[in-house]
Amino acid sequence: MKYYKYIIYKQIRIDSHLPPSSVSCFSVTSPSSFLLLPPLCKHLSGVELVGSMALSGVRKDRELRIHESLDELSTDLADYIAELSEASVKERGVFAIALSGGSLIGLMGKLCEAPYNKTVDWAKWYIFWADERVVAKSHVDSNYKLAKDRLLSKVPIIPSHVHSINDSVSAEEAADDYEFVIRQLVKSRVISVSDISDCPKFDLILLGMGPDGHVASLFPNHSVLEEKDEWVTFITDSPKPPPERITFTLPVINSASNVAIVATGDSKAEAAHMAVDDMGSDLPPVPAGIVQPLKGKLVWFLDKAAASKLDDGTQFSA
Ligand SMILES: O=C1O[C@H](COP(=O)(O)O)[C@@H](O)[C@H](O)[C@H]1O
Repeated sequence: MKYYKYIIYKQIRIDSHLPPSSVSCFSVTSPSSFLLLPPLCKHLSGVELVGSMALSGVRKDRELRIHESLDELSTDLADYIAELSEASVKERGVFAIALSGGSLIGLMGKLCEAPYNKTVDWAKWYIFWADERVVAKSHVDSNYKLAKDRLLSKVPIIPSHVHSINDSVSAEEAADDYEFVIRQLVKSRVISVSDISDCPKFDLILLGMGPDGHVASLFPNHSVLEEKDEWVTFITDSPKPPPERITFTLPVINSASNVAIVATGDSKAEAAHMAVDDMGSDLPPVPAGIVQPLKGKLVWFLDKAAASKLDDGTQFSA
């Protein structure tokens, strides 16, 4: 059975005694059931439906969140990360999060603002990178530098919890070193271990997506997609500069408890379509389309431009 879930963002007025950030979720088993929402809302005290919506949907085993504006997307992304952080700290005492580079970091900017800067338990965060360019940490291409300048320096994260790569060795050594660091932190349970693979189980891996559908530094038609033995591997021929990079492998990404792919803008629309929609067996999926956590949850954060080529894209639009 196909399963649809519609989440109503900001279109429900909540009585003032409830937190203003309250979001109500309704799950239905077909899009037509969505029509039942207005009468349903009449019977919910303090809730009034104030517009047409269907801004978000779950198809198959992933959730799509499509937003009208980058501002809305950023707020939803910050809420999502803050909620996962809270749940993980409650359950495990820590939050092991892996970042990517690129436009994702700017879209996470709301985390540095109220209320998140005060409410998130930053001291419990352990930061990793799903991919990194093998350049000096002070280099403009460094994913670490980007995150440090735009995010990490603005919130009270404990410096020893920030695990960036060794930038003074070759790409191959940097990948080996990074995997070693992760293995130590799996041993000490800062990072969980998957019960179905021998991989680490990050609480959250945040991925951007390039216009070619690459995620982390897993590029289309590259042999790096086949790597099954290593947790962290390297490439020296990235089609997008700089050429030398380290990256989590697909088994590690797919072992995470939660994975989010964040893509915005027209240039990502074709790749989003290829990754999200069923393209038939004759077309190789783009790397983003191979991201499918084995037991974890995958959420796509898209703006309308990036979602514009999805089959049934209108189904998810306001
Ligand atoms: O090179 C990279 O590109 C992707 C996508 O970046 P974006 O600016 O198009 O969002 C990024 O996710 C990855 O971490 C980075 O190394």
